[in-house]
Amino acid sequence: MTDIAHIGVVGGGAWGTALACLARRAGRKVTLWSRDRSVSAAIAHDRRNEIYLPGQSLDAGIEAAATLGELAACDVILLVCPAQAVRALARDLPGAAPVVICAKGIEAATGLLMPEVLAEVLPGRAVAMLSGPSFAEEAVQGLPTAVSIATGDAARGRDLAAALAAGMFRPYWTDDVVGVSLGGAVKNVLAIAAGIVEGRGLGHNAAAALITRGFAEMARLGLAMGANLETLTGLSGLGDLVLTCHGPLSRNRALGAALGRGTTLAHYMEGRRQVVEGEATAPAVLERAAKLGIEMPICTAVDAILHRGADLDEAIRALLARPLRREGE
Ligand SMILES: NC(=O)C1=CN([C@@H]2O[C@H](COP(=O)(O)OP(=O)(O)OC[C@H]3O[C@@H](n4cnc5c(N)ncnc54)[C@H](O)[C@@H]3O)[C@@H](O)[C@H]2O)C=CC1
Ligand SMILES: O=C(CO)COP(=O)(O)O
Repeated sequence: MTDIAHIGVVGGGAWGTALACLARRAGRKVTLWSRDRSVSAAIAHDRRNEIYLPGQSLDAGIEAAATLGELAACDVILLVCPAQAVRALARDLPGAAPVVICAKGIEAATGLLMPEVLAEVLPGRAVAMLSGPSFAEEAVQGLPTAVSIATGDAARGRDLAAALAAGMFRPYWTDDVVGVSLGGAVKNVLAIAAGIVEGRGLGHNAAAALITRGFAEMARLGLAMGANLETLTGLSGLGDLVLTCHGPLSRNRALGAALGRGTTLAHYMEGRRQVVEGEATAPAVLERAAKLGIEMPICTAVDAILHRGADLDEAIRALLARPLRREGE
């Protein structure tokens, strides 16, 4: 039995709202903080989040916190904000409860994985990573969803899984923190590429090749960073890659599809409130890979298209013109 009775959720976006609902279904007391107080108030009082989860009715009993300080008594805090906001928010987290990071990305300014950022900001604090194939819209509707929770302490991982599991939501636990953190970050960059394949009308063969060769890039970097292959082929790696590259609900894939149809990045992002993690993470992945001498041609092409003005068709031609090689080399 878990002694995690009270869960704090930091972030009132799509995933924070969905996780708050899932935690309620698991029987926990839930307090949610959002930087936009009208969002947390609507979640708590109207059981709606029309900005981030339009049209969904939410679970009863989620309490809204006006300040982060109100989460001080929580047994666990779920940190569910964009990856680039994790450092600033972590600095203000109250109490000493374990922090479960639910953001998928790499910090652009430092190249650090999310748990590495937490270790800098809150040294000594217990940290876990939650990641996996989990569109918020489906999870909140009660459709079957499985994720990974990674923490160095297996007993804590089991307790966290037990505290969140309910009905259709099934967390697994692992001690491979690097693998779970990296898979979720890299898949967002690859999902942009998958969107480009769709938006450009490159076909199903190309989409399958993209996922397969994209996974090879994720695995090369992950193994060099010390991740386990079974994590990279698991829910948070290959599982989430397949979901995000195919799923029409993906915001990363939607950005890629728009680029593929000729929209510019600036035009696409104008006025958009929802996060598209792969955009900031693409250069950070490459920086990390370069330090380890790892080649990531698809991620490199995505970064060049996003941030270096590369011509999309030229980037696709260059990928296909790379020297032929033995598969698995
Ligand atoms: N939406 C989904 O289906 C899933 C999302 N995730 C991950 O969860 C993280 C959060 O994603 P979503 O909730 O979907 O994003 P979202 O775009 O729906 O909402 C982002 C939330 O973060 C807040 N926010 C943005 N910048 C902030 C800042 N500087 N300080 C404080 N709060 C800030 C926004 O106000 C909003 O409440 C991302 O890393 C995403 O990759 C993970 C699994 C599923
Ligand atoms: O991470 C996700 C599903 O697992 C959500 O993907 P997007 O951020 O691309 O919408």
